[in-house]
Amino acid sequence: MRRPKSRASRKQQKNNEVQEIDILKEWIESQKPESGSNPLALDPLKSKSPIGRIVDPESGAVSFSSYAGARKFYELPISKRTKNGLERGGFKKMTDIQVASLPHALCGRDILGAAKTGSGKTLAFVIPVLEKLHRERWGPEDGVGSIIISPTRELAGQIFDVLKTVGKYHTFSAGLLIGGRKDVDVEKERVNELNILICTPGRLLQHMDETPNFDCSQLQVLVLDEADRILDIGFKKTLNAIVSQLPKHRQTLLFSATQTKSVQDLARLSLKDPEYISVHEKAVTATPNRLQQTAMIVPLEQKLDMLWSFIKAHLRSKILVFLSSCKEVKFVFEAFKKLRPGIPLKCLHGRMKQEVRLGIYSQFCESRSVLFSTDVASRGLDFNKAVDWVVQVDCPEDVASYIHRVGRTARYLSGGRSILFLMPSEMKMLEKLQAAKVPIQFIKANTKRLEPVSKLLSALLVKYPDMQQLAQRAFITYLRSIFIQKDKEIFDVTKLPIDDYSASLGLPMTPKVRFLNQKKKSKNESEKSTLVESETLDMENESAIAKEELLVEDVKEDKDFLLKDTPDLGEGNANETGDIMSATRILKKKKLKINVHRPVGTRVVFDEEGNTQAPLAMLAEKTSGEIQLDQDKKKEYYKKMREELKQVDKEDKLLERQRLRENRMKKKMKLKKGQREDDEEDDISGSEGEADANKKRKRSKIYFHSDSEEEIKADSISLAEQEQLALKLLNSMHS
Ligand SMILES: Nc1ncnc2c1ncn2[C@@H]1O[C@H](COP(=O)(O)OP(=O)(O)OP(=O)(O)O)[C@@H](O)[C@H]1O
Repeated sequence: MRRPKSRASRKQQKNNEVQEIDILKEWIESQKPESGSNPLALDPLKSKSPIGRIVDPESGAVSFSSYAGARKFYELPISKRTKNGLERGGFKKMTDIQVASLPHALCGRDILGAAKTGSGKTLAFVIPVLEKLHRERWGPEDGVGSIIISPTRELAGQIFDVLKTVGKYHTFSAGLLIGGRKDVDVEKERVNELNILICTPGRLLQHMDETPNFDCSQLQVLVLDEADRILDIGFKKTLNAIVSQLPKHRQTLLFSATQTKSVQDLARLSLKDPEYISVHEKAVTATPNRLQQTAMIVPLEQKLDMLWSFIKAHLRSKILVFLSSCKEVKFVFEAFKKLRPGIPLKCLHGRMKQEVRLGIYSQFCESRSVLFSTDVASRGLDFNKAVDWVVQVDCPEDVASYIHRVGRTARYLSGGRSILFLMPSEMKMLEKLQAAKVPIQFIKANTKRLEPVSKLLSALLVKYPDMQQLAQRAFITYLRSIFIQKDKEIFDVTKLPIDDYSASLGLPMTPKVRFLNQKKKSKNESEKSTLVESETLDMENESAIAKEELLVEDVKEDKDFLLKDTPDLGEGNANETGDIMSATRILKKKKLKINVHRPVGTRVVFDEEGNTQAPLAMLAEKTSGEIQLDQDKKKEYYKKMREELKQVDKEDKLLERQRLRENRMKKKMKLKKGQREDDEEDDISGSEGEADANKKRKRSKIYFHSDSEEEIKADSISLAEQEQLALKLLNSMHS
């Protein structure tokens, strides 16, 4: 058992620490690397040269060792606590990105760091975070000192683990704030006591919005891991809202394997003269050297056969398989599981519960198995024991996405292999990869060793009716994922052999897909007319909406795309119900789309060519490529709009009043005419008493509506009064 430290020894420790911090500050300041320099290009320190504070024994002069050329962690101006943590994690020598970025980051500069996957970027930001707070002597009462944002929960969890290892001997409190966990209320109670937050963007914003007294005003360091992903359109609004609540005076560190240099993005984050550190910019390849990459042509209808054969041929490997949608992952996982390939199977996608996701992730880290996944596992994840194979069954959306997917293997010093299935229509992707310095070898598939699974799948679908639905959904969502891709050079849904594809999933009939039919229809029409351009615009619009939906809902309502005659393979008269249901879904979808396009109260402005524009776009001025909006012009525009609206409102009200008056007059005239006839009738037939009763009955049905919508019963006023009222109304109409 460790003996509790005495007060004196605690005091001594504190003094030592204060002394250490003073030395570190002096060291950092005196040996700052030149801004814009690349420490990787400097010669390493000589092996026996003194490190840190050096006192000349003769003159007593004090100097410090240069840390810009450091190759080992102990040569850096970092605290003993961090050094101990690094040692505990087994980290001694720095990787290239660490050598290049740590000297700049330690002296407080903003960093824009790019390095290949698996090259150690996590430590490149975790160390500066710990050191900054240590030097500032950050304590529990100081609140949030650093925020590290990651695009996925699993990655956030992984960063948290690294922080726990390296920061083990520090006293900071750190918290993992990720969505999907139920304990948000517990988090709310504790979040204000945390010094380092590791979070996903959504959960951070939730705390900013909902947690009382949540305070980031003292923030020292902001980190964006997988920065290009966090800065892209999917997180744009969330990130902007987060950044607007952070102090501008802070250090910002951005890291990714595929980095952004977009000035607009950097402006959003208010980076101050960032250091651009791209250690592998001049490298011959964009991917790790130990990664062997291959691609081969696999027609859509053979993809599952090929995947099945591949798995059967690699039963002793750890394989990560990428598919494009949750529903595909679900179907392939469930179907292959039932077919028992002889290796454990797992699946991971964004629609799984958080606890399950984390469980699967750690199981896959530990054991030999096949993990079917969407792109949720494509970035940043460092599976403990090396992944042997990354198989991309569905083509990635772009080169960056490819690089991140294959980056799950061949990490740090280990090797790895990857294979990409490309359909004949996707061959352009190969060119793009080669142009982006991805050394990918094209191989021919050995079809002799292909083990077809389609027949097995058909039998499976008959045996398990639930699987039919899964297969249909997988079918629809795959087509939809192709449909919404931006790069139409590679992804062309019309070129897909959809009947063969449907059969390859074991489906007895091809489900009809609304968006495909629409596209065909509009194509035919466009052939007749020359309105090709407007059709393309429509398609882009559709695809943008579909993508938005896919991002938000993760293909939640694929059923909406099933047409009325979707084959229903269930029992009994389910077909009939299915028909009705899908019809209502189509209607619902149409309605929803109106809302998706145009939230209530938005105004659509068209330019001279009839294209829609943002309402203020016409006011903007374009100077040297940047769009600028004059604030005065904007105010004036809004004022004018308000006045216009008021005027239109007035006119509308006037018109409505007139319409009501006219209606009333018509009714009155009718009434008058009716009464005259009544009187005549009365004169001709019946007794006096009967005539009176009749009059009363008829009159009691009549209601007048005043402008103020009050109701006046007709039989409460006399005929003479009614006539007088009618006259008055007539006069007022003409006046
Ligand atoms: N200096 C080091 N010495 C030894 N191992 C290291 C060092 N730095 C990082 N590693 C190990 O290398 C692996 C990859 O590191 P990390 O996850 O930080 O890579 P990354 O560059 O962030 O990858 P990605 O781009 O995929 O997110 C991890 O297992 C990590 O523990």
